[in-house]
Amino acid sequence: MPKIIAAKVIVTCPGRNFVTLKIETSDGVHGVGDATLNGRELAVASYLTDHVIPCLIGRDAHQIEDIWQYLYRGAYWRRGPVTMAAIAAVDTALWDIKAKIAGLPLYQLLGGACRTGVMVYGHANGATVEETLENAAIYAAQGYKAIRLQSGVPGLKGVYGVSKDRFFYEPADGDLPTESLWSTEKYLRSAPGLFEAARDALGWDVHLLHDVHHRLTPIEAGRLGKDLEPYRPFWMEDAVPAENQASFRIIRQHTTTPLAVGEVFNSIWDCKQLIEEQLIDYVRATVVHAGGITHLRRIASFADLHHVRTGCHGATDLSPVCMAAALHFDLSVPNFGIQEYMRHTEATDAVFPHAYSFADGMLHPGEAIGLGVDIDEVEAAKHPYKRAYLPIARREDGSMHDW
Ligand SMILES: O=C(O)C(=O)C[C@H](O)[C@H](O)CO
Ligand SMILES: [Mg+2]
Repeated sequence: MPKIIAAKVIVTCPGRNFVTLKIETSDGVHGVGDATLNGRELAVASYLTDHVIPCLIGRDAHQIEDIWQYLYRGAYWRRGPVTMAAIAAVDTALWDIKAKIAGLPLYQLLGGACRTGVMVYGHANGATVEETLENAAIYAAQGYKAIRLQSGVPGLKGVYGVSKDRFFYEPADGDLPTESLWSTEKYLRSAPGLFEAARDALGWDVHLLHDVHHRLTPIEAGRLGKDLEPYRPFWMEDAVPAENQASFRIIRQHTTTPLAVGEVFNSIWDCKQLIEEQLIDYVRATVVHAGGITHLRRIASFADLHHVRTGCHGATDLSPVCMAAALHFDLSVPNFGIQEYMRHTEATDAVFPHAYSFADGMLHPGEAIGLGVDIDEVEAAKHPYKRAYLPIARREDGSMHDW
């Protein structure tokens, strides 16, 4: 059996922080897993180094399910983003090792390809509607079949989703959290106009998506969903904070705009009611934050029974290791919907050489064995950790809001 003989955590910051677990086996094979939790990176690094790695040494690397259960049940303290990102990193690295030993790209071990490629959506954003649509036209010209639209809100500075750079989005921009201003009224007045202008400019052959980023109440979300209906969005994402799953019933009662939710979910228990009651259309849980490939497959199988499709989170704070894992999952899962894709910078790609590639609006994980991604430790060492926080948002009267 391939025994786990060593494991280490590598923290690197090629423009943004990434946490990577590397596991080595007695067969001379190694695997990698992403453990990045934006703004709280070192908590996961410590969880792995101080609490998980000592328990891994000597175990059979092939026993992926047993090791998952051992780390989940064995901790006694269940769930939460830190625990589940750590478990995800172990799980992903073990799948990488298993596939390398089998001599196959990972998707073959997950049942083989269900489709020729993975449809992705890119991010078009801008301070104004015009700027957003100019950027959207560039994505359309590059062959993207789906584009997320986020635009500045007149009267508000620095809203979520509007980047300083045209194509690279990095919200964790401060040594301490930066503060932005929020007004639901101003946002609800401006968002439908973006979609109306987008259909005029881009036509109807491209999917359009939008991320509300947890900033509305259910009834406000119902109103926005209704206002967007004439423009047929592919989805409205994270319309409200989803801790209270039953609140999605209110949104559903008011709109047929498809609903996506779940980038902050860690486990199947975060979306059980949402899926069972068919309150959503897409579940956005992803490999790194939801316990790895093993647990994400469980969520997807459950979702499939209830006509819910996948739409994995794929922002740049998820490393290329997570992106590769997501693509193997996406290619093999029957109820795949769409995959988010924000390109990483050249510096990040140099740290994480990878086999996945983009063509005609689709990504493909490639045919390299395992995940088809690795970490170049020499490159990684050139970029030491730099503390960075996600922003926070306050309403016009100074009270805290969701960012
Ligand atoms: O990509 C998205 O849909 C996001 O909402 C991005 C998140 O804000 C980001 O991953 C937070 O770290
Ligand atoms: Mg989102």
